Amino acid sequence: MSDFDDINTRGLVLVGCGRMGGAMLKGWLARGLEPGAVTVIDPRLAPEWQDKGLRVNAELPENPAVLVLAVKPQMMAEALGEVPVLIDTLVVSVAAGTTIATFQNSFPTAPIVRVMPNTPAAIGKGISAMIGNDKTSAAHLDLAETLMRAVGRVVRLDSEDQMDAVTGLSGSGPAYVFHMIEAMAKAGEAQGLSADLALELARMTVAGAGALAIDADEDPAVLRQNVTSPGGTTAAGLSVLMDADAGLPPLMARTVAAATERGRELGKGNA
Ligand SMILES: NC(=O)C1=CN([C@@H]2O[C@H](COP(=O)(O)OP(=O)(O)OC[C@H]3O[C@@H](n4cnc5c(N)ncnc54)[C@H](OP(=O)(O)O)[C@@H]3O)[C@@H](O)[C@H]2O)C=CC1
Ligand SMILES: O=C(O)[C@@H]1CCC=N1
Repeated sequence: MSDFDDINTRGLVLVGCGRMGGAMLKGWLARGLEPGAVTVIDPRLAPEWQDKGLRVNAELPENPAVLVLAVKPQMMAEALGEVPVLIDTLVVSVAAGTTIATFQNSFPTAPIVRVMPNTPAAIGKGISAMIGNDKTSAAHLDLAETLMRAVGRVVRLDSEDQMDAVTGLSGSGPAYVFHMIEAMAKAGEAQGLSADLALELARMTVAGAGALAIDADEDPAVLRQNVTSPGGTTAAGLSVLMDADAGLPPLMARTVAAATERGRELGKGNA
């Protein structure tokens, strides 16, 4: 008995199997989704997916349990045009910006869950936020949560209005952290370390700090203080990083605001 029993019987359709769709599919297959139950619709599917026993660009099952939409928001209208009428299928979208109302135009009677995952889902360490429309029952939300829990943690939102900010924080957030690794490595090089050594130190520092932030009982602020000896090296570094005008807080605020605003624009159909 697996969490995926109903899906394995009725099928799951994944429209768009790129970076995010592929990351989720990897996690689902690792946790009991049967390849033969998955119909992948993607005109230019990456070669790594060709010999996995998936139904690739095949006719859709008549009444799949779930339809997952993972194409770019700009391609969504075209992708929706290719999906036939659904009978009793849960529609799950992971697209940034695209609102539930947009999907309701295509599927007026369907339960629809809008989800914002992130790419650490590929290794089961994603975080997804989700919210359903008024056609979603508790069972539909549980099904969507089961899918997303297979690739990481899940939070449920109170309002769809929160989704663009979620996208600007955790949907896009892995990119900010990867850039921080790049920036830390470059900064280490500037202090005389070799490129390889600096990258290894930066990568493991971010990975270790992230793991500690999850495992420890203390807040990140306390963990930060634990590193910071009075008059020591960290205090010297943080005096630059935590500067109220030119440090990370105002920069991160602008970063997340820009990403959030872009989500809102995508929701209005601005390419
Ligand atoms: N990447 C991320 O970190 C995250 C992405 N998302 C959301 O996930 C969605 C997908 O993003 P991402 O995976 O990065 O994008 P990708 O471009 O990597 O993947 C989208 C895939 O869909 C394919 N495609 C395009 N048109 C169609 C169509 N009509 N029918 C079926 N497949 C189609 C694309 O093919 P081709 O390349 O040939 O166009 C591509 O393989 C977006 O809506 C994004 O907002 C959400 C959270 C995080
Ligand atoms: O950049 C994007 O638009 C997508 C949504 C969140 C992460 N990637």
